[in-house]
Amino acid sequence: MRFLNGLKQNDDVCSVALQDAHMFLFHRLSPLLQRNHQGTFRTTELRTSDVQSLLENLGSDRTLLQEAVLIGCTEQNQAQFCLDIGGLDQAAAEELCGGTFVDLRKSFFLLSGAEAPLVAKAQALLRWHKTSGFCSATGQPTHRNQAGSQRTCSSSAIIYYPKMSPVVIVLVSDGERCLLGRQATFPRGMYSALAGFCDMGETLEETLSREVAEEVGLEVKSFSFSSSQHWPFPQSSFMMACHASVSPAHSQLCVDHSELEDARWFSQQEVLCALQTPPHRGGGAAPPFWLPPKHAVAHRLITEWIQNTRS
Ligand SMILES: NC(=O)C1=CN([C@@H]2O[C@H](COP(=O)(O)OP(=O)(O)OC[C@H]3O[C@@H](n4cnc5c(N)ncnc54)[C@H](OP(=O)(O)O)[C@@H]3O)[C@@H](O)[C@H]2O)C=CC1
Ligand SMILES: [Mg+2]
Repeated sequence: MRFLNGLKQNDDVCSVALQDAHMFLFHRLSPLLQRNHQGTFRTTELRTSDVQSLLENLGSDRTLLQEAVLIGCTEQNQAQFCLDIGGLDQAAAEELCGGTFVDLRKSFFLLSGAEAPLVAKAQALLRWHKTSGFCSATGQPTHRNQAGSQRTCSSSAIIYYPKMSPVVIVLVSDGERCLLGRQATFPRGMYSALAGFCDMGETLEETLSREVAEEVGLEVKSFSFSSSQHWPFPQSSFMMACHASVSPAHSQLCVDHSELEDARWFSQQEVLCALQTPPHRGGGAAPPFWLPPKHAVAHRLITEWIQNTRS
């Protein structure tokens, strides 16, 4: 942690680290993945020298490397950076690297372990740089530090940091059943926990109670915190995941159809069955009811609920 913080605070130290770093390449915000012999996907392991050769082969000069953004470090304190080469030829880059640039949403669910959150973090930072080139107070250009952890207005010296929107996601239960809903934009058949952005000035518990009341017309009696997650879609959100309970005597739903296409109570048996249904990846008929995949914190809430109600 201290090593990483040192790189963020000292441009010279960060420049040295960039000379021999692990690099994650993106093309227009899609990460470069490779399929291995078992048919599973991994990020493509590149070093700074590989990227330098790639840039030369693609007719770009090495200064593009200065746009790399620090995303972490390995256990051996080797810095990890990401770089978007969206201005260069995608097909030529794929051929030279032996990989494919895959849309983030698809990548997120193809990758396993620690790779999915790292790629999501990288894309979120690259996206933030892409959209933060000017100061919103003065209209003047902003300039990044070497690590890419902040941008400073060239005229007013206002410092900007990468931003996320806080979101509360909540799995409501009446003791026997859990409440799942779907927005019209969700893939067909997918139901998830209720979620909503925090309004300015709200506490976590105020957002939770308001969202449940607004979306399904229920009054939350109690809640407990479960876990949190950075969620890159469609923009960076900080998801705070909670369980909540409502009184079984007051579990009649009044769904706000401007927010949710549908919301329903589901039994343990229905949820268990859906947990065993693999996530639908498009193509063919979608199953009538399925749940968000493992990387989503909603999935964690649902599996925790099953464990808690069965124990
Ligand atoms: N990781 C997971 O397991 C899951 C993640 N999610 C994520 O949770 C997030 C929030 O859920 P959702 O139900 O859509 O939220 P809300 O119920 O708050 O509804 C979204 C609406 O809120 C308004 N809004 C207020 N503040 C913001 C903001 N900062 N950014 C964008 N819109 C804002 C917008 O309305 P208007 O444009 O009318 O102002 C938007 O259409 C989504 O990004 C979704 O991807 C959801 C479920 C599962
Ligand atoms: Mg919502």
